[in-house]
Amino acid sequence: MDLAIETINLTKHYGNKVGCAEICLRVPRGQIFGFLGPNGAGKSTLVKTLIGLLFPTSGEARLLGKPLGDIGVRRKIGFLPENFRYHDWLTCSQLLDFHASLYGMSNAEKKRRIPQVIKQVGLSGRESQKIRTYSKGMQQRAGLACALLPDPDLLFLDEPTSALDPLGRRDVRELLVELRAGGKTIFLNSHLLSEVEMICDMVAFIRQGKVIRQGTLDELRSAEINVEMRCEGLTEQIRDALAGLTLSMYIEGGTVLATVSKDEDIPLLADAVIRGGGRLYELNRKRSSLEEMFISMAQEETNNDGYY
Ligand SMILES: Nc1ncnc2c1ncn2[C@@H]1O[C@H](COP(=O)(O)OP(=O)(O)OP(=O)(O)O)[C@@H](O)[C@H]1O
Repeated sequence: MDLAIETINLTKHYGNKVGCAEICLRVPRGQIFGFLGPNGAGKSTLVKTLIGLLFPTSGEARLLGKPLGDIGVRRKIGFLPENFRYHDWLTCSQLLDFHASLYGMSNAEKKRRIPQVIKQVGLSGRESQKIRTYSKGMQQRAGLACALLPDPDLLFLDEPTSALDPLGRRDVRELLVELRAGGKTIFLNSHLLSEVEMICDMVAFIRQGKVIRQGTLDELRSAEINVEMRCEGLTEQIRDALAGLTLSMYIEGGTVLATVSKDEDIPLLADAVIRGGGRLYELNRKRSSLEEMFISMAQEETNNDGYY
């Protein structure tokens, strides 16, 4: 498989604190890859390590087939940081000119490319305004234009739509889908799971610095089945039996929300309630949304409140 990103046990420690640990990812070219995880899970650390802002503590990685740090590859990478802040005394055109110089573009290239990216991000007509007069959303669009300048084969976007309104988000989604159609690979960090669900081909979940799942959305969805049961008389013994059958479970009043890995487990749940002397009024099998998967993975093994 032609991979845009491959990491083997990639690890970054900050002193004795873990940023990300033993990350093994395979991102095929031409895909939109969603990298998901709770706050502080290690998403930005991994991206910064891949693009060369941080040095790995151990492990290996290849971008576009070359080891980290390859100058030729760096020219083909675009990056939108999460906490974007640009020189606000410059106009958008001046900002792009500055970034184009950093990419080593000739004047002729700049003249061709700058108007193109301004148009791509929807800032045509506003490019002569100073960044300080831009709304947050417009600043984010300007940041995206900077990332697109080198016509990158691989684009790292850290929360690219966090400052945008729903229309702006739709614009960016359409742009990303267009870029994918042109063969580009997009590595997307985002908390906006419905958005990720709409455009990503594959996703990986990271928690406490480690990747705990990765695959296509369908693979991940079929790996987890959500079951909702309405019951009465849930004794301690029934709860323990259910916990032993499920990947995760939440009980509130008489409602049990359980996640199991295969269809064959569903009748076992019903059986556990009935054999334990409880009453089962309703049982529904539900397809997991990405949001549900995210919550269940973030909660796994935490054993808080009603969670098992
Ligand atoms: N410069 C740093 N020095 C020390 N620890 C850091 C540094 N940057 C990040 N960390 C720690 O590394 C871990 C991963 O942080 P990181 O910023 O990569 O998470 P994240 O998944 O991007 O979070 P968020 O969704 O909040 O942006 C956290 O425990 C964080 O406190």
